[in-house]
Amino acid sequence: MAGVRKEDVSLLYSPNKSRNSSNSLSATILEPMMKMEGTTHDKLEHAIIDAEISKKKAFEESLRRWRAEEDAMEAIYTAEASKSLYMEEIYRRKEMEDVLVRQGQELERTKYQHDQLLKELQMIQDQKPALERQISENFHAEKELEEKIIQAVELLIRFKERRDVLLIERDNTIKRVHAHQFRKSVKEDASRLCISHSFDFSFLDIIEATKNFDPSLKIGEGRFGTVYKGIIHHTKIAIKMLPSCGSQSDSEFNREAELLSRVRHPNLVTLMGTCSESRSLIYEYLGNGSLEDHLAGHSKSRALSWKTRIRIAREICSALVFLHAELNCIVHGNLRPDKVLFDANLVSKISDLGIHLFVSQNDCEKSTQKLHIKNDLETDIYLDPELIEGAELSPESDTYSFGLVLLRLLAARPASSVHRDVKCAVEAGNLDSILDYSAGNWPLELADQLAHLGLRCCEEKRVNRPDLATKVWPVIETMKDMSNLSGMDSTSSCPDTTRGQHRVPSHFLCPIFQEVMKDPYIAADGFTYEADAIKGWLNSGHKTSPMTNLELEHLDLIPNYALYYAIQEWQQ
Ligand SMILES: Nc1ncnc2c1ncn2[C@@H]1O[C@H](COP(=O)(O)OP(=O)(O)OP(=O)(O)O)[C@@H](O)[C@H]1O
Repeated sequence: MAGVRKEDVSLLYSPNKSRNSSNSLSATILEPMMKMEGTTHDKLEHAIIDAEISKKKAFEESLRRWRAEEDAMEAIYTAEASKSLYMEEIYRRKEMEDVLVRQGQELERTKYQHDQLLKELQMIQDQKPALERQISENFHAEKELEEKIIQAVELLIRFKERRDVLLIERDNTIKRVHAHQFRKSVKEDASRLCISHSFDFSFLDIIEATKNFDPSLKIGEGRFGTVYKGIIHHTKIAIKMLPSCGSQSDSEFNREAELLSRVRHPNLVTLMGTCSESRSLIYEYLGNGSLEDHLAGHSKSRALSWKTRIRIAREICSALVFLHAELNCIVHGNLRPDKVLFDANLVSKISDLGIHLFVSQNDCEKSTQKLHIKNDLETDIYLDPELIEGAELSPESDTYSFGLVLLRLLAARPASSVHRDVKCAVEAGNLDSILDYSAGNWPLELADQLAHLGLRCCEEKRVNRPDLATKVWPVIETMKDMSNLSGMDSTSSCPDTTRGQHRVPSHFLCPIFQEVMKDPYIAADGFTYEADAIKGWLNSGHKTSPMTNLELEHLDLIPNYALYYAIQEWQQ
């Protein structure tokens, strides 16, 4: 492109510019030529055209050259781009080479590890037979150990069984010792409370006391005789006239009476004396009805509350444990709710103790026929089934009767069905459906305990019945404590010994008249009596205490003002 300027190329491509330049060219070159040489117009034009063509050719040449230069430039650019691509390619290749080197190293490492693993595998394979030998040895050792463990467990079980037997034996021994101690202490406690001699009354005394057997004084008639109430030496008494057809000799009668008069307990009706002439037994009088009267609703007073019932259960149990104490124990043999009588303070006492000692079965049958008294099936329900089958009377016979009494205290059911009904209710888990709610709202835990205790006592077989002293008494004691702790009491039942709305404190009652004292006097024995009662006692020639039967130190009586005012205040 040397010699061709860009302006010239642009002139050729701009028509206006070229026309102007051709105009200037005609003015500057052609006109002087026409003037000077005088050549024709056509020749000039041809020359101009040739010049124009030459110029055009020169221009096209310049254009080609310019284009070639452009192409060269483009080629240079392309070459440079290629170079940069090439450089990038080299860089990438280098990177790839690095990666390849690294992968090669990795491969080397993996190969090395693989070789190592192969070596280890080889070693393990070499050790395999030894390990298999060891496993089999261990397996046998394990078997042996298992057998030894089984033997040891069996030995342990045998030892445990032996230990349990020994524990039971130890417990039984402890219980026997406790029972013995308990019975001894019960006996001692009870004996301390009681006098040990009874009176021997004459037949005249009996006639006088019963106003010659006034029918209005007759309380009732049982299989073993007729019972009258009366007053002897200003003391209310109940006289049981035994069958006159009895086969017992006077000495036998007196011996049995002497024996029974020594049996004293706060929850046994006291045998105060006897009359051998008329074969009668004189008991303390209990005028507050029997447990049967209260349970059957025959009593005028309100129903017994559940708390009172638990106390009664405890009192009866206490008397039975006392009776059964010692080897030649006394068995009641005829315990039923109508044999449990109440004193003025609603303290329960078992009556008719040892009556079978006075009357033989023959005498009884004769008496029953004579008195036209039929054996009541309802009362026989309380009899020990083994006794009915001919076994001897035993303490377990009383346990059976006591169990039924417990069930009667709990459930409003007749004696004939109470055992079956309570058992069904306990098994069905609906004991509350048969509870006697006239006793108030029984705490279910206590009711449940009482039901179970009653049912256990009523087991058919004697061997299955619990021992009263060691098994029953502790449960009843706990129940008593629970009932004392319990804030709940019957809502329907009021205190049992009531006069109007108030309980009569026991020390307000005269021990002789069993009535609230109007004029209390203290005697030399320390007891307070109603003036008339104690004066009558002393005036009739007695020099002994009506309570203890011991000789009084003096016969003076001192008014008990403190008690008098207390009674006055209570009455108001
Ligand atoms: N010490 C007593 N004080 C008050 N009442 C008594 C006393 N002893 C017995 N009775 C009452 O005398 C009645 C006759 O009692 P008894 O024991 O002779 O016969 P039973 O209990 O009816 O039947 P059985 O003796 O034939 O089993 C009964 O109502 C009884 O409550």
